[in-house]
Amino acid sequence: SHGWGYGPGNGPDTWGEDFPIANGPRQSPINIVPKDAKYDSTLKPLKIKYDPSNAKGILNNGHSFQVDYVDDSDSSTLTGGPISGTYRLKQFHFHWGASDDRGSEHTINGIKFPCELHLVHWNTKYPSFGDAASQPDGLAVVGVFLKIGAANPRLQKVLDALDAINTKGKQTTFSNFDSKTLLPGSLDYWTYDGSLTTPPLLESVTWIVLREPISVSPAQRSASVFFSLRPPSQKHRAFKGWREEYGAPLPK
Ligand SMILES: COc1cccc(N2C=Cc3cc(S(N)(=O)=O)sc3S2(=O)=O)c1
Ligand SMILES: [Zn+2]
Repeated sequence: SHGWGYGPGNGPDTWGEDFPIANGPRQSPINIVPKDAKYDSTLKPLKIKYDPSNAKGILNNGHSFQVDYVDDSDSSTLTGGPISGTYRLKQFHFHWGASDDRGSEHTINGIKFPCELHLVHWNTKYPSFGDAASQPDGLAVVGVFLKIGAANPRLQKVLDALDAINTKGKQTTFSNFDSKTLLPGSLDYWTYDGSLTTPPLLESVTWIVLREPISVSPAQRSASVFFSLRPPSQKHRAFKGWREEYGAPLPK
């Protein structure tokens, strides 16, 4: 059967067929309405410590590109904020749209951003990421909105690596990258208990969505979209999901 994606035949409205949890009680993404958010004085500041040497590789998983981290020690961790205990950085990835007016998964007052960065962490009270991913307090994902503005030099290193992973399943080494440089100046956040935003949609995520966006230039945004629309090479069926996702015709 064709896999899930974002097209008319396999998009979010159809995911419930293969993943019934899609109709569960704590599904993400959600629309954030800042004026309805409740201030919680018991929440602590976020504490983020990332070791650039833990960056391992960059992978094209067919729905996004993700930078994977070595997570066999507590050298890249998230603590504080709404969570208790220590969560280790596993990977970060992006959600892009085909145009500047859409792409993010969470919205603020109904507004979509052109892109959203997700930094995925898992609770070290469980033996592994795979175990944590199925626990209600297993994962913590920091979401960062990207808005169109000045070029973001810290992002450029990630975008420059895309040419090397231009078909689904390709990966290449990606080392010595400080993902902390992708974060905005303020770590003010909204938080809620939710889920993975794509299949398997597991309801194991404590969402921590930063209020301050980071910037990306129009050229940088389209570089990533172009990456997603590149015609598949002969041997690979690439970007089926992406082509459908963006709905844009493939370049001639
Ligand atoms: C055993 O569970 C597993 C095993 C391997 C990968 C995954 N994942 C799938 C989707 C997914 C979606 C995420 S998002 N957009 O909410 O940040 S994070 C994430 S994942 O955890 O990498 C889950
Ligand atoms: Zn994501």
